[in-house]
Amino acid sequence: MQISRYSEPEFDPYGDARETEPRGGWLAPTAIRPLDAALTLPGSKSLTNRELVLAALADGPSTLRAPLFSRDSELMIEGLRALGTTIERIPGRGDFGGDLRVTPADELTGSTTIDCGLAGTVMRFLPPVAALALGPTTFDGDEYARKRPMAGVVHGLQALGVDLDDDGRGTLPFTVHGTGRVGGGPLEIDASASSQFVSALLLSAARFERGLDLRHTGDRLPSMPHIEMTIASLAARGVAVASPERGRWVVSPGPIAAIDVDIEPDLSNAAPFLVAAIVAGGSVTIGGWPATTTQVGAQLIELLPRFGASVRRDGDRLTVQAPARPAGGGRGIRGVDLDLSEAGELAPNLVALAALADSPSTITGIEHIRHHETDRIAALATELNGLGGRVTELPDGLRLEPAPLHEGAWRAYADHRMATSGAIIGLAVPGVVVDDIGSTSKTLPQFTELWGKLLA
Ligand SMILES: O=C(O)C1=C[C@@H](OP(=O)(O)O)[C@@H](O)[C@H](O)C1
Ligand SMILES: C=C(OP(=O)(O)O)C(=O)O
Repeated sequence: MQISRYSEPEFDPYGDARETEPRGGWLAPTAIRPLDAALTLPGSKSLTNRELVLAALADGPSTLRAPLFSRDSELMIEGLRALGTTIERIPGRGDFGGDLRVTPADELTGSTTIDCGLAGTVMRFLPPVAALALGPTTFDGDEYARKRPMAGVVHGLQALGVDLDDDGRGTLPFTVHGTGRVGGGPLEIDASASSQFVSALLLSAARFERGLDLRHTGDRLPSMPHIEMTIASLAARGVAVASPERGRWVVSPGPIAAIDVDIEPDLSNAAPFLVAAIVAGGSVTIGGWPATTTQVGAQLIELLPRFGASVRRDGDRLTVQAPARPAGGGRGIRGVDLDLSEAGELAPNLVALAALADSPSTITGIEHIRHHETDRIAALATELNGLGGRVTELPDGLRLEPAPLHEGAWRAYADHRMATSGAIIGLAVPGVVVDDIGSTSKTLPQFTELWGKLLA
């Protein structure tokens, strides 16, 4: 399977958006004047897909207000439906497709297959749910999804006594032979490849007979804010997660409350738009910015000033203003020395920004992003160097020296954040052609439309 499109407003991840992909790729528009744009963005992928899972496991119906409608959320919806959950799209106040009403099944049922696409949240969060369903559930996804690490979930469930048949590979495809119950109890996993292993087990843990006492055994744990987001989403539904020490989480068995939730806009998807202001000059405002949030995208408020930008909050509006252009030439973008271990999701867009800086940058702490939608460290180095960049791969990051970039092809590797990074470079460098801009439908099907508004 290799399908990376989601056609809005159709509710079908296999839509025919491929035909709308410009032949030969998408010519990234170059900014010809400073920006002055205000945008609002669709819902957060991470929040939408957590709330869908929790709503399906809850003790009554829940409404998700203004959720994300994209390939990743559609795959999650279809997966939960396959297990017996009723999910209806209903009118809502959001601008991006309405709300979702989720009614849990009386009893989750397997005897089905689930397509995970390339969605980490689907391939990691749903196997524990399938273990709670009666009957076998086979999981598979895009070709590259079979390369993404799954060991924490696969071996974790097996250690809990779940019959999971993975032919010993520990990756997709595999079958969970659900019996309708999971014993739970103490469990050790190594989550150094992905925080999603921890989130996956915590999301279902309250439904395990003995709950879960989960311990991470690896020497590092990436994307900690995403684990905090899981804990906060559970807390809002009455499930307490105790953390008696770093790298250990304890969940008691009990009900998951049905609640109605507002899904915040996706702050990680705000990154390319905010970065655009710094590259093109001028300012970009994102509306609906939450006052408090567990999203890692909130770190942009501290990260972007490191590059020389200024950031202003005015109620729920967040504005990024470009640095002044130096009289002697250059963009005024400062190189950075950043550890992005908490915010690996933001790395591709920030690396693109660093590639346009006037001084060198080192971005580290992101070995785990080699296991995202593609090996993002290798992909960024290859694509930037293909345009004349001076980028060196490090085991856990990238070193970038300033270099004039030239026109050329930019491969997205079916990775939405590689595609948006190509768009960022194209703002400054005429003639950058992104081969698969449709990959942005993974989390933001409206990307090209919003990018057009940004530059209008
Ligand atoms: O739980 C989540 O919603 C996510 C966790 C992170 O995964 P990793 O820990 O694998 O980086 C993040 O990068 C991903 O985009 C979304
Ligand atoms: C790593 C990402 O996605 P996934 O949820 O598929 O892991 C991402 O969106 O940057």
